[in-house]
Amino acid sequence: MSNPLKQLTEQGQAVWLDFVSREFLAKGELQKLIERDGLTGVTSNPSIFEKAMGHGSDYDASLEAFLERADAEPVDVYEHLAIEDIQQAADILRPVYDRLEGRDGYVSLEVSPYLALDTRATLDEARRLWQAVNRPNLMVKVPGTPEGAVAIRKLVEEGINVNVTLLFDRNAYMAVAEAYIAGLEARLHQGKDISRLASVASFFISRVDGVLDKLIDERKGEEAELGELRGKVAIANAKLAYQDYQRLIQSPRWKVLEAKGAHPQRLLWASTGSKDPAYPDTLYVDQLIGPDTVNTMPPKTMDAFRDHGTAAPMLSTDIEAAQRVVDATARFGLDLDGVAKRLVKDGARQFEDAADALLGAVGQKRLDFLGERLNAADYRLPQDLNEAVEARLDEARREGWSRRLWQGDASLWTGRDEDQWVGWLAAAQGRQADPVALKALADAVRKEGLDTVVLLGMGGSSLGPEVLANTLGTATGGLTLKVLDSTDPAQITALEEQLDLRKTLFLVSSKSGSTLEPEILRAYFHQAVERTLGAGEVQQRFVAITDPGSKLEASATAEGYRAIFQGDPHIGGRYSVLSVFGMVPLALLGHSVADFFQVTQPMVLACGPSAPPAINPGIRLGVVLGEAVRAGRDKVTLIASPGVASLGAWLEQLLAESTGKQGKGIIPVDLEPLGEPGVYGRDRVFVSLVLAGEEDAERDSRLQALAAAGHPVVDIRLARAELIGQEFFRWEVATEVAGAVIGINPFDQPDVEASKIKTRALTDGYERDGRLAGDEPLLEEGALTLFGDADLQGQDTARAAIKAHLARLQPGDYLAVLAYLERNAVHEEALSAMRDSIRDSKRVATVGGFGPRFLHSTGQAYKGGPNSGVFIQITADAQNDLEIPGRSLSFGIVEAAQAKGDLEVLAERGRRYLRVHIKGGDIDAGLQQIVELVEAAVA
Ligand SMILES: O=P(O)(O)OC[C@H]1O[C@](O)(CO)[C@@H](O)[C@@H]1O
Repeated sequence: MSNPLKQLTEQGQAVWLDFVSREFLAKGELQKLIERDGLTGVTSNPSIFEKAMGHGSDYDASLEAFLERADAEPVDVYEHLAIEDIQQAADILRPVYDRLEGRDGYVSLEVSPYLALDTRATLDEARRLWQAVNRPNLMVKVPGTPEGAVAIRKLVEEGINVNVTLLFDRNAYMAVAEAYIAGLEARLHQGKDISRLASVASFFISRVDGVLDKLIDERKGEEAELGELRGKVAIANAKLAYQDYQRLIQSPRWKVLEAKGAHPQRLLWASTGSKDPAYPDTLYVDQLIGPDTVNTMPPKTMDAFRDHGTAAPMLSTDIEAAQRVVDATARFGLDLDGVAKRLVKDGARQFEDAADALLGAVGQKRLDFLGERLNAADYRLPQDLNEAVEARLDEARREGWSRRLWQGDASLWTGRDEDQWVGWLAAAQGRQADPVALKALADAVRKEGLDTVVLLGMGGSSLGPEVLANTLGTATGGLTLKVLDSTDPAQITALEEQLDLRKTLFLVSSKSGSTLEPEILRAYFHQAVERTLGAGEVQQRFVAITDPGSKLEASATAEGYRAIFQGDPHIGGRYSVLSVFGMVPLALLGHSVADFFQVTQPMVLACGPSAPPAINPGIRLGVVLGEAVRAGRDKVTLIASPGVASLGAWLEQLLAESTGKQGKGIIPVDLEPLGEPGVYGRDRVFVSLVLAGEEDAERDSRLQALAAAGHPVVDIRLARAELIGQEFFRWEVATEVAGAVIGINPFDQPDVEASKIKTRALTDGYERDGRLAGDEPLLEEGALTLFGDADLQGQDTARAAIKAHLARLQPGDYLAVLAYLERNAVHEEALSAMRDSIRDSKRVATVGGFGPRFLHSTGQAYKGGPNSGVFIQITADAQNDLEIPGRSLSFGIVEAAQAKGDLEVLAERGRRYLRVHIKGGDIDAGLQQIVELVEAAVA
């Protein structure tokens, strides 16, 4: 006598296996089931693949072979492996399919569970999988949600076999049965063959009892009546669905299709392993046996049924009893419809969870495989922060942050216009800058003998290029890049003196094309070039990078600039480095833009939409930064090895301008020497950036001491300088995510504009009146004049005023020294000296910046972020001022107006400030005096 499984086939029920794995296929187990048990189909789902791929090493060789050919993000790796399995299973089942002429012999592969509520995306994905698997005996599995039903109709019309999954109630079943029939009718209408199409409607069984039994058990006092229903409802429900099916295939509508060779959409019993140990292990097989159905069983249930199942045709028996059971559920207030709805949701959730776990496991294997091709990041976090981070990462996983970030889903942030600002994601894939055009420009200027490029631009338009120049240097045959982002006359002169204008190219770089500094600097250098080379040569020496339609684009076009590169208006300035704003300079430095993108991609893919947050380097970092802010640790302190040190200035802008608003945000701390734990408050996160070969035992032991003292420490390591692009991308993602955690819009800079408006009013006033409106000083002392907020009024010596100012620093505050001076080594040294003495004595974070450079960077956070800044602004009388061609203004006046405008906004925002102005021209001496006063004040 044949075994019970084979007897099912004899009863007209197909036996399918709800399982697949590489090892199982390789060992010939599927073939064995076909031969021994008459098996005619296989189903898979994300949970099944998670069990197969998420553990052990069976897939490693294939995964590595795939990644050797081309790197890919987790979902593509998973899909490749799954498709290999599905194809193999389909090929094993092919003889069955041929023998049964398409009535059976199918293998199911499910569309991404994240799409269950998106018809369009489900359709695209199903079509893609159908083509990729490329086997006639594939069934694409689509959830039977209302959105899925629309897709199912269309897929059937297109000739794609569909396994409808996640059906728990008869209404949903009838909706998808209708979709199948309508799809066939549409196909027939187009004169296409419908005899080779198949579909199954997967009705989930045991899960219904799982929920109802629990509800029943909770109803105290009604055990007697309700107990009768335990373990009965799922089967009764299925039996009634089968009656629906019978009616359907008897209908005249179906008969028309049948006459044209259509196969009915069989009911498939899924979830047939019994979960309650009190029930027989074959319960959900025994009771559901009937012709033209399928039972897909997990291996355990299959083994059990083979061993002791009873193959009697039970499906059409006791229909009245089944109806009574279902009626009773209604009578007792057990809401079957509600349960079904909940189960659809839970089922989709379970598949999403499984897919997350699967993608996490596959993604982790990819990371391991990449080794040093991907920059590493390790985290040493105090326990409370670590717990908050892990909880947030799980929330981010459940809420699909990785996907939503790439979709530019504004609801991840404040729900305003954030969706308009995610062009940087495409740029990071090399889709914004054209490497060929950039190389052509670089080759041409080199041929002409130019050896230097001067970039005129602010903030995001200059900080990225500066990092590229400092980190990668000039390649053989490339140009030297110099950045000018200042209005300080001494700084402009110092640069000009280094230039041989006969060999210099100017890059005017401004997204908006209306930023004051590049505008007046280009006027200045137009004139300078014209003086040296003659009017006819100027245009050939100027290239513009700007967004389409900008004022700069118009004038560069009118003036006949050598080239104009257009940016993407959907990218904000600080996110623009991987677009033309960074890539034109990179090409001029003599580097291959194509190669740069190639080595950057591992990080882009690692942070891709399918990389779950826990293994997504950008999201993890962002969650750490965001949670740290929430825990009061808002000072992100950057400790970089020399080869990557210039990244700090770029990061300052990214972090501060993106997050510092609405009284919240991150205050980046760059260029502070690493101290002992005792000099830090509890407001820090330390980020160490180390380029391989620049390891430093002293730094490591200090960081170790900080970690041991409970400070969060992030260790980022680059194997090569060329991998700097990966950090651009990692930090861009991290900043967005930190913004989501903090609850701000990371794309705007509302408070920068305030300073600009004040400055404009001041320069307009100057052009009108010939002078800048003055302020009442606090006091004058030698070469120094001091100005301050109301609380400092009455201080009568410089020393007392500085002391009183610094005495206001409280734990959690930060001290900012903002100098509107030439940015040179001596001045940098002076700022550092002030910062060091204040940090060490007051145990507060310190930051420094040169104006107007910082205005387009950290300035946003100083004005709009938390009111924890204590500001020292340093200004000086301009020496050897420079006229701005075409304006009745000088650079010195602009710089003074910028300083004044900024101070006015700080005052308006209730910030604590002190301005020290150096008169008379000996800036170095004046600065030294301020350093000494500060040191004395904190001694
Ligand atoms: O490229 P643009 O439009 O000249 O802007 C320069 C910089 O100025 C800012 O807008 C701030 O003023 C930054 O966000 C930006 O990177």
